[in-house]
Amino acid sequence: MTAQLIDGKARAEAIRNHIHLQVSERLKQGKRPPGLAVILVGEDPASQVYVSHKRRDCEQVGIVSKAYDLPATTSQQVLLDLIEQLNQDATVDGILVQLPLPAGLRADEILEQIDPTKDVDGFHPFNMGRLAQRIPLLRPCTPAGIIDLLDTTDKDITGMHAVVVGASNIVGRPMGLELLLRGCTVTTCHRFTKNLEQHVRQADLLIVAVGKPGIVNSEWIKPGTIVIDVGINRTPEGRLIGDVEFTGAAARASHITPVPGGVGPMTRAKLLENTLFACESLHS
Ligand SMILES: Nc1nc2c(c(=O)[nH]1)N[C@@H](CN(C=O)c1ccc(C(=O)N[C@@H](CCC(=O)O)C(=O)O)cc1)CN2
Repeated sequence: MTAQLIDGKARAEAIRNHIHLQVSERLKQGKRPPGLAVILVGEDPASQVYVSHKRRDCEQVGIVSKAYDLPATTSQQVLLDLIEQLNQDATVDGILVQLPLPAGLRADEILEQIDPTKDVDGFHPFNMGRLAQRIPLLRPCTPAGIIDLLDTTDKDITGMHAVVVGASNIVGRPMGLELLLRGCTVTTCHRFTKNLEQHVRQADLLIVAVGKPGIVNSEWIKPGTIVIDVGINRTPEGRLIGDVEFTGAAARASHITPVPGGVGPMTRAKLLENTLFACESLHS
């Protein structure tokens, strides 16, 4: 391996320690703790793991986490009413609906019901629109975490050709907007992209967020490219792997994120940062 490893686990821990100090300072001043409501609908095993990690993170840093675990049969209206109740709750700074939602629920309408100042996932059209207009407020956590990780390297990404593979609302689209903000030339590849290899070969910075192991062949990666792997896939043996074949990519890249321990922990750290920001700057 020639690439430098970008250690998301270590950076996320540093962020959590910093947030813990900031929350302790608030409490010393007699202020209330930040509050995060986490809504989980159904019993998707991966979502259950992610939500339990988020709740544990909150506990570690002194954010009060309120759990709303609802059955998969929950109706659209019940969910909308719960969000409205949390919008009105002055002890709640952030509202998070774990995705994906069970079939039959309309995620767009549910996310739009969240008060934009409590939208700590940054998925509300208001927050996505602000990011698109270069005035970000609450930024989607995974792309914000990736920018943070890039800032820990010795590389200046201004002017780089960034190729984002995947155009989801959670990662690919806001990632493109974040990279534009940082002065990259951005190409977004998606399911209708005709020649993925040709685009990947041109990347100075490659971000892969599809959820399909091997979607990018490591031989396509130009020597010296920064590789950020957002994919989290479980092998039949139960091992976690990314979307990019790690050993081959690490032999070519200048910097690379591992899976696990790269982008995933940063998504959670940025959620805590957004919750503290909402509490301190949007609700005091
Ligand atoms: N409401 C949201 N739903 C979803 C989001 C999101 O940001 N908001 N993103 C993903 C899942 N996700 C957060 O919810 C997430 C996934 C993985 C990790 C993580 O820490 N991964 C670890 C490995 C964890 C494991 O052992 O399984 C790692 O990569 O090191 C954090 C957050 C979809 N839904």
